[in-house]
Amino acid sequence: MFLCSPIFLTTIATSLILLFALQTGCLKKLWRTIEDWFHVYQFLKVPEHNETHNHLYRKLSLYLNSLSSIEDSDFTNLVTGKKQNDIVLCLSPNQTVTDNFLGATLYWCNQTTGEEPGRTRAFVLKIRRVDKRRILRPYLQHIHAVADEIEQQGKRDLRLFMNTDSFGRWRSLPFTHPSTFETLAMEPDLKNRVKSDLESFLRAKQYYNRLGRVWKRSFLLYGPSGTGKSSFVAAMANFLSYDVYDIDLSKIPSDSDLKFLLLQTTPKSVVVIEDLDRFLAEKSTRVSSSGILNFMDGVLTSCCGEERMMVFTMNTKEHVDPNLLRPGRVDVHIRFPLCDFSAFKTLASSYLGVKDHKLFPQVQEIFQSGASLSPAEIGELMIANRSSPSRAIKSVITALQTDGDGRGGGLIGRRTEDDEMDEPDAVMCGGEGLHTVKDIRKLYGFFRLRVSRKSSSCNSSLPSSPLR
Ligand SMILES: Nc1ncnc2c1ncn2[C@@H]1O[C@H](COP(=O)(O)OP(=O)(O)OP(=O)(O)O)[C@@H](O)[C@H]1O
Ligand SMILES: [Mg+2]
Repeated sequence: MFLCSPIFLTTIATSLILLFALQTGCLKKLWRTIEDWFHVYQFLKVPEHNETHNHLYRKLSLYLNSLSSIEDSDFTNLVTGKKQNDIVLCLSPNQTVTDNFLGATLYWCNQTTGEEPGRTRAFVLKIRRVDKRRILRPYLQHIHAVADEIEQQGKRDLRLFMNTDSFGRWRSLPFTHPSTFETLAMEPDLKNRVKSDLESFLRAKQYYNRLGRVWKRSFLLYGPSGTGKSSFVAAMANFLSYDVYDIDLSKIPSDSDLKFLLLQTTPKSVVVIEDLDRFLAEKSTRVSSSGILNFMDGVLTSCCGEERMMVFTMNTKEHVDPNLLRPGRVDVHIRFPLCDFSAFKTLASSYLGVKDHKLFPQVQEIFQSGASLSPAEIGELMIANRSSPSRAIKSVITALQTDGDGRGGGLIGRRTEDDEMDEPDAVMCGGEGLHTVKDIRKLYGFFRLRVSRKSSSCNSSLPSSPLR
């Protein structure tokens, strides 16, 4: 009789559930669910986007991925870090981690819903109501402090953001471009001036605020193809430890979409528009000139935090309205010339390990006659012949004699009045089996042709960025 009583059956059922929960390691989960029923907890959501990008989300991401409890999780993501051999832990979608603060236990869920491109992300904090009243404010301050510390120590993994579709959303991937000011062949004095300019920018928050100016700095990089403009952007991002936002204007349907994209960029970032001259000349995007001007003036960025670098690259600024590039709109102009002898020596030193060579006087003479090639072209020849420095230098000589005549005559050593900085030097490039500059030009031309074909097929005037 007793065996059939409801009390006995309930007891058995409860015991079985508990046993099952114990066996499957779900007891804690079950307990939490019971607590939830009784509203012991409160849930606080931190969405990735509100109207604009939510900076607290970014900080939380840094903070949560640094928690030691991630290491003890049953399941989490392993991803490459800032350096290529770095492996870091990263929360999986919908994974929950625990944190402890002032005696309270807090649960963070990395909530992910929907599919790309409409996927939404948020961190959801589950906290006991009693703890919330006691610790929430100091806990949030603690998160800010830890995230800032991680950023300052350069532990933050940089990201490259791209607007790859016309949905007005950024897609990102780890930014691991190896270019640094050390690997970039530039005139040493210019390099030092750029570095100190960037360092003083980093310290100038109060100064800009006092002046009532947006804390941003704009650079124009101009010069022929393969002279290191994109590599410079990457070096700048690595130096500042900033993310990179690479804007493809051809993918932006209107001025308001450009605004929206800009509002989503975060502080501590380099915002880049490549080949602006081509875009302005061809007028093949739906963004208007005033949309670009607003962007350059930083009007848009002033409402969502600061600390941004704006970089524009061009092959030439000759046909660009000077008003667009006036001081204040673009702070620093840097010209990237074709190779001269000094840049050649820098490249020979880094690519071939050669500081001096009996063929150097001959090379110098050819450069003095006005011949030149881009640093990318010369670097490529050196890489292809790196097993024999003599052969490499001879191939450069031949290339300068046959392909470089007069190419650099008009550029090298010439400074325009509005240059605020000297011009940088030389470059390099990767690849095997290319022995003449014609081969390289063919390859480079082919690449650019493919890119422009691809672009024109989707109404684009911009090539893809080598940063990618
Ligand atoms: N000054 C330089 N120092 C070192 N490497 C360089 C330099 N300039 C170019 N290179 C090498 O040549 C290749 C092309 O350079 P990069 O893409 O930076 O040129 P670019 O000026 O941006 O060309 P484009 O105008 O076609 O976009 C890169 O792989 C880079 O490594
Ligand atoms: Mg480039």
